[in-house]
Amino acid sequence: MTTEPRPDDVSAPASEAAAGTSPGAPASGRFSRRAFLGAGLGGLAVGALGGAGGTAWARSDGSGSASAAASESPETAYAFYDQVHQAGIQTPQQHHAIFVSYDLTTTDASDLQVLLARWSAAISELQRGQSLGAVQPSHANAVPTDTGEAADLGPNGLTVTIGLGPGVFDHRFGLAEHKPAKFADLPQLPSDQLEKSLTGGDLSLQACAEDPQVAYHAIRDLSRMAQGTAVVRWTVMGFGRASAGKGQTTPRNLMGFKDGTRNIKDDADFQRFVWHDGVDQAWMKGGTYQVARKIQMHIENWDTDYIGDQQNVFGRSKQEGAPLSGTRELDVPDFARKGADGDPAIPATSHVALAAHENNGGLKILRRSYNFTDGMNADGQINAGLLFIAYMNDPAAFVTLQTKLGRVDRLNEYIAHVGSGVFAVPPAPVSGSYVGEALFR
Ligand SMILES: C=CC1=C(C)c2cc3[nH]c(cc4nc(cc5[nH]c(cc1n2)c(C)c5CCC(=O)O)C(CCC(=O)O)=C4C)c(C)c3C=C
Ligand SMILES: [Fe+2]
Repeated sequence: MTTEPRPDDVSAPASEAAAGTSPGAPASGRFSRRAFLGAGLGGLAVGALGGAGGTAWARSDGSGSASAAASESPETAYAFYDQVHQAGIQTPQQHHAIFVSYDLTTTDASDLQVLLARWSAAISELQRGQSLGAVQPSHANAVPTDTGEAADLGPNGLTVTIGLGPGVFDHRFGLAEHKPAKFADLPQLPSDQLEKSLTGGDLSLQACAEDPQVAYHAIRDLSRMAQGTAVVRWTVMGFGRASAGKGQTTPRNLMGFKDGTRNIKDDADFQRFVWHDGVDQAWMKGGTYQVARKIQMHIENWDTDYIGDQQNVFGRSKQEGAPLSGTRELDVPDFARKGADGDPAIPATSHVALAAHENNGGLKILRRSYNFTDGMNADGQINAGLLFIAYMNDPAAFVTLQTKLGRVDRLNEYIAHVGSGVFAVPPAPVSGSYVGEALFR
């Protein structure tokens, strides 16, 4: 059986995609998304949301095979239901992102089900470029259900990816038997300078889009839906993708280096390192784990470092992005090659020497990171860095790499990991279901 993402059905009318197929009664443990989206919008008729005359669907298959230009069109839309994997992982990386971690304020499993069902229904609409109900209600005294700021913008390749934190499987919801054996809060790792207010969370939303206002609108309206069930714990607004996917040019991080050159790009690597096989927990088949880290950069210090040292920190040249053992960006690093001084051309404590799969028993992770800035801090220093987001089928992959990097990476002089979260990302739901529905059966 293939676990490839299936292409969006470009011929499916929007109204069909919007229609729920299962009964709305919670008795069977299944909730129809029609019922929950309707409930979430104050009983508004859902038919009004999914008119066939809505945004045209651009062809985009989420596999990374769409050309960069095609995936950056404002009309690009990614399907939510009936895909193998949630969008926003293998999807060609968009230019903007907002990452949010939430704490659940309920201890009732059915509240969690309702939230996941309402989020699923809403995300399906948002990814199609639809508003979540009326932007301008017909009654003057009615409160608009959609906040409206993305009404004319188109889908812009929006993807919203839902993750479940380890807390979902604690005593509160009776889901402990569904907890994957490999899933737990990340341990304290070397060099961690984590702030409690930027760490952990029961749920995560990663919204990515080509237009930042589209991503912002999605998070704003999905957070409104969570009122009474979950509250925001920490959030990072990312800009300027700092990783590359298949067919994408390599962007630069805020240290000015090309980032993402040797990222996972091929389907075979996605199968081997990213997608969960469901052997341990069947509900995770086609899912993955998400690790999010807010990494502060000491930019003023970095900006005074001389170029030879900057290049030795990463083990790559700044302009071309070539490994220091070669001349071109795509040259395969030769970690055995010696420089004129007899030392390794790529220093052993450089970032790439420590992180490369050749030096980690073949281990790879998918990086899907963004730059971020929070302006200046109280001392007038630049408050910026990397919203590091990675996907893998075993969180131990991140722990292994970061244990090594945290100990001796030359980059540590210029960065601090201040935020952290790990989340299980279920596969995409089928029509009439919702993300994580299999957990509650
Ligand atoms: C634990 C995993 C990693 C963290 C945390 C991390 C932080 C981090 N990385 C950069 C910049 C670059 N990283 C590059 C390569 C690279 N990084 C990781 C892992 C983590 N990075 C891996 C697995 C790799 C690939 C190594 C290889 O196979 O060669 C690069 C080089 C270009 C590239 O291949 O992407 C840069 C540049 C920053 C700035 C940062 C924290 C702020
Ligand atoms: Fe890195």
